[in-house]
Amino acid sequence: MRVSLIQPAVEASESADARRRRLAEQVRGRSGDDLVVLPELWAAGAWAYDRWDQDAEPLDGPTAEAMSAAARHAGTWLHAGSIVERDPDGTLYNTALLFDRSGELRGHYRKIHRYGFDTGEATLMGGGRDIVTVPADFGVVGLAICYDLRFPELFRGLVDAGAELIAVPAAWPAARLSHWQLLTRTRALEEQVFLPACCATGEHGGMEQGGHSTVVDPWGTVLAEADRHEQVVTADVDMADVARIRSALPVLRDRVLGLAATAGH
Ligand SMILES: NC(=O)CCC(=O)C(=O)O
Repeated sequence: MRVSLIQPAVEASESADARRRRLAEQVRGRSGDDLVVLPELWAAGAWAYDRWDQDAEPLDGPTAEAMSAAARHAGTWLHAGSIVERDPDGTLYNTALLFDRSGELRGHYRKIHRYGFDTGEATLMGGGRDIVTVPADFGVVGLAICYDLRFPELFRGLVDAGAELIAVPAAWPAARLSHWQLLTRTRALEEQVFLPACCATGEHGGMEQGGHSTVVDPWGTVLAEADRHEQVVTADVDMADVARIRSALPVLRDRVLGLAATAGH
């Protein structure tokens, strides 16, 4: 199957509407792909805290509408990155959306680990509580977002729920590019999953985003990696590699659970 990551520049000079039109057009051109992934909060801007309230939308808002139509047009599964979702009770969430080839929304995931250390996302948004996997026609997709990469227990939970591919939209800062490259490879290797991770590039809200969107295989090998510029990166992946590698190197089988901690003396 073919996976593509669309890595756009997300900058304050472009409105959410204009970016939505631009990315919808790009997705419409991706016929032949089986899965397309977009970055985190690309419409509003992941670091544009001052715009989140005005650009917040319901699950079936303008981003979902445009992305559903684009997925249907291209005939591809589309991980539409994430939106600033406004729940009917008024709470904002950083919510990932996964559409199937017919444009039907098949899963959504509210980011569990909010970035900001008591500022920004951590105070402006609510946190999700649910681990989400979606059966696709090529395998089981697990959902996680950006800062979640630093929390291995979420990824293990996704694997326990059946995930064979974990898609990660992000707006990772350029200043911590080495963490991005290390964590994407580590999560793919330890969970023995394909891990397409799509990051934005460009600068807004005083943050330079790192690009370097990547597709990593269950052996920890980088199959494709972008540089810092706007681009689409594509990788051909064989989903049967997941079972092959899990059987050849059975670390998931060899886990020892329920260990007790003993204090030394
Ligand atoms: N948008 C994010 O989740 C940023 C995460 C980040 O900057 C980091 O983990 O470092």
